[in-house]
Amino acid sequence: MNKRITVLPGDGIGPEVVEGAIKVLDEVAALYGHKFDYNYEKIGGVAIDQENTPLPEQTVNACKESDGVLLGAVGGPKWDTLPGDMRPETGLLGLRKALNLFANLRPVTGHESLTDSSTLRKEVVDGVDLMIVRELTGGLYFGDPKERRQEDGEEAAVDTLSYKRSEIERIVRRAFDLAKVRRKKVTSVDKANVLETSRLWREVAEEVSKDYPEIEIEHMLVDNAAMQLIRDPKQFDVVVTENMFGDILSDEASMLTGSLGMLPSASIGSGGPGLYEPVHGSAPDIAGEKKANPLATIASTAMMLKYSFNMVEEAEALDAALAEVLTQGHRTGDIAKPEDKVLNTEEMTEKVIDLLRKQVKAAPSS
Ligand SMILES: NC(=O)C1=CN([C@@H]2O[C@H](COP(=O)(O)OP(=O)(O)OC[C@H]3O[C@@H](n4cnc5c(N)ncnc54)[C@H](O)[C@@H]3O)[C@@H](O)[C@H]2O)C=CC1
Ligand SMILES: CC(C)CC(=O)C(=O)O
Ligand SMILES: [Mg+2]
Repeated sequence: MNKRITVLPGDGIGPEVVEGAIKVLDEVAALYGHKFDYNYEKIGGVAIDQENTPLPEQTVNACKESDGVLLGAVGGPKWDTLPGDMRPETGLLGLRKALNLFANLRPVTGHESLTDSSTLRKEVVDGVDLMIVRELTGGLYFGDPKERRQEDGEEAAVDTLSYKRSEIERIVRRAFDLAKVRRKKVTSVDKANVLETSRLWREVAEEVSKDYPEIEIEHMLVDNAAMQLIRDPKQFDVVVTENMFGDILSDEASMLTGSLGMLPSASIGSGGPGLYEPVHGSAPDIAGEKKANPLATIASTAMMLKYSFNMVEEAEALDAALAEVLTQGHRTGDIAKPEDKVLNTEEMTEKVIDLLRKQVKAAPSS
């Protein structure tokens, strides 16, 4: 199969982890006889520096014309003092909106050999397997007005949290559809004791749940959910929540796997190209040092193979190779114990490629 992939390396460790992911995709193409064409475009800080905008029109157009988009990360201290509409992060938000990517899937899958690198107890994290479904194109990050203004004679700032019924319904349906092929439980996370948007969210989630009688629904307030994720993460199957809550809870949940460098994501709309990116940011503290863990980005390409290209066998082989890398004890710094040999980004990528090759060659051809 031929597929066109728009590649947006972005800033900080973005280009480092994307480089690894592309090498892995090249290997998938070679092993399975596919052809992936890559079209590199700019987003974020690098686009601000070169094009004076965090999201050039050419980038949006290229993404729309492709079969899938792979992104590293955006942002960094260099651009932190720019006004809101000129910030790297605004470029990423704009791209998500332009592609109507309202559903952000963030799987949190523990690996047995990594339970030692979590700061949590082994019996708590062993076997963790949950899916955070985050609403991605509405809520506080997009509400209007978002501005500075004068209030009572002094400077004030306002962000707006607003959700339409249709926006809630479509994301909750996605969550229920996913739960159907998982363990048949949806936890809808909100702050309905305080927020009107959350009260609407809860009403709509209840209504949608009537179409899925085989799926259990529970509602949980976000502050409790943050605690329960650490106390007993195995109680969760699919967690559906609004944009900002999902952003925060997924960074928290990443520690169930040992590191933020382990968590992939898929952002999907209704039919157009999906956007695949690690959950982490541009990690300025380690950028340029080849220390970044590339596994989150590589796992994001496995999601691209599955969700955008319907290459299920390829995705499963890649996921199996990623698991085997960990089983064999290969570690970047973020998931290493003091006695482990620490691999750099490139070395870790090579381990994945090597084990992918072995995985595919050992499998009976179908
Ligand atoms: N999707 C995106 O592009 C995102 C961008 N950002 C931006 O990234 C910049 C830095 O934000 P931070 O709050 O520091 O969050 P961050 O996610 O970039 O880093 C948080 C911590 O996790 C570590 N880390 C992250 N990814 C890692 C990896 N692959 N391997 C090893 N360690 C890793 C970092 O070294 C750092 O200590 C900011 O400008 C922020 O706005 C933040 C989150 C998402
Ligand atoms: C726009 C991004 C910087 C927001 C974020 O942290 C994320 O999507 O995970
Ligand atoms: Mg985030």
